[in-house]
Amino acid sequence: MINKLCEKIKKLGAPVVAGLDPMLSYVPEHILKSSFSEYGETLKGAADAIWQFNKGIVDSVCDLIPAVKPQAAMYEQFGVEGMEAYKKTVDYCHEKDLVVIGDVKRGDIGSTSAAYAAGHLGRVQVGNTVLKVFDEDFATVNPYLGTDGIKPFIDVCKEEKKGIFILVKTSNPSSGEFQDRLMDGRPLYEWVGEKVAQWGESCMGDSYSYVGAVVGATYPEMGKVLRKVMPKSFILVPGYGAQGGKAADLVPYFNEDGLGAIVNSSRGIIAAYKKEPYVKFGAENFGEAARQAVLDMIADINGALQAHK
Ligand SMILES: O=C(O)c1cc(=O)[nH]c(=O)n1[C@@H]1O[C@H](COP(=O)(O)O)[C@@H](O)[C@H]1O
Repeated sequence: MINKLCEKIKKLGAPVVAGLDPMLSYVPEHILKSSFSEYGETLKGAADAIWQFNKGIVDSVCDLIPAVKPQAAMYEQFGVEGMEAYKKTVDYCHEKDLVVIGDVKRGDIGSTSAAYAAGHLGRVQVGNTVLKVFDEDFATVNPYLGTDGIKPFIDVCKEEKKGIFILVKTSNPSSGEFQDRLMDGRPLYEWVGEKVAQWGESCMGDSYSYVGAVVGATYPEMGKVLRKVMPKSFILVPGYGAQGGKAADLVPYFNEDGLGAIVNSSRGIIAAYKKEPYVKFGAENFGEAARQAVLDMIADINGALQAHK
C-alpha cells in the first residue's frame, strides 16, 4: 500500500490527504434537513447526515488526491450508527480508488493491539470463516506502550501489505509536555522517531517503509530533524491550515525525491464553504468549495517545494 500511495502522489502531483472529520456543525443545512426528516434527530439521523456529507466531499475531490483520512472519533461519537457511517465511508473511498488512512490512534498491550490490528487492517476468524472488518489501508497508532503494542500492527501489515503511521511529534499545543522531555540529552520524540526507523527497516516497500510517522506541521524545526532520523519513513503531516501550519515550513518534511511526506487538512477542506475565500460557493455547493480548497492546497505545497529546488 505504501507503493500505491507513492505512485498516486507522483501521478497526481499531490502530496495531500483530505481529512474526513465530519462534525455535524460542518454539515450544510440542506443535508441535515433531509437526514433528520428521514430518521429524526437521532443517532441514525446524525450518521446519515455525515455519510451524505462525506459522499459529497469525496465525489468532489477524489480525482485530485491520493488519500483520505477519516477520523474515527467523529463517527464514534454517534455510536454504532456513526461507525456504520465510518465503514460506509471507508468502502466508498475504496470504490473511488483512494488510499484510506484510518485515523484510529490505537495501541495497547500486545494481545489487545492484535485485536485492533485485526479489526482495522487485517481479518478476524469467526468459526471457519475469515472476514475483513473495517479494512482501511493504513491506521494511526500510538506508541506509548512500546514495541509489544506496535508489533501486532506490523505483523498484520506484513501479511496484508498495509501500513501504519506512528505518532512521533503531534501537532497540538500540549504535545511538548511529554514528547519534548529530554531523556539522556535527547527529546523523547527523537527516541520514538529512531524506533520508528528501526521498526520500519524490515517493512520496506519499493523506496519507503510501510511503517510511517505522524509529525505535526506546527513544529517544523522538529520535522526537519525527524526527517533525518527516519529517512525511509513516510511522514503524515497534520496541522496544515486550521492549526496554522504553512506550506513553506513543510519543505523539510520531504525528501529530495519530492516524496516522503503527505500533508493532511481536514476542516480547511471539508468546511471550506464556511470560510473565506470560499464562502461565495454557498452551503449548497460545499463540494465545489472543498474542491477549490484542495486545488489551492496542492498549488500552495507544490509552490513551496518548487521554490526550494
Ligand atoms: O494523527 C493525526 O492525524 C493527527 C495527529 C496530530 O498530531 N495532529 C492532528 O491534528 N491529527 C489529526 O489531524 C486532523 C487535523 O484536522 P484539521 O486541524 O481540521 O486539519 C484531525 O483529525 C486530528 O485528529
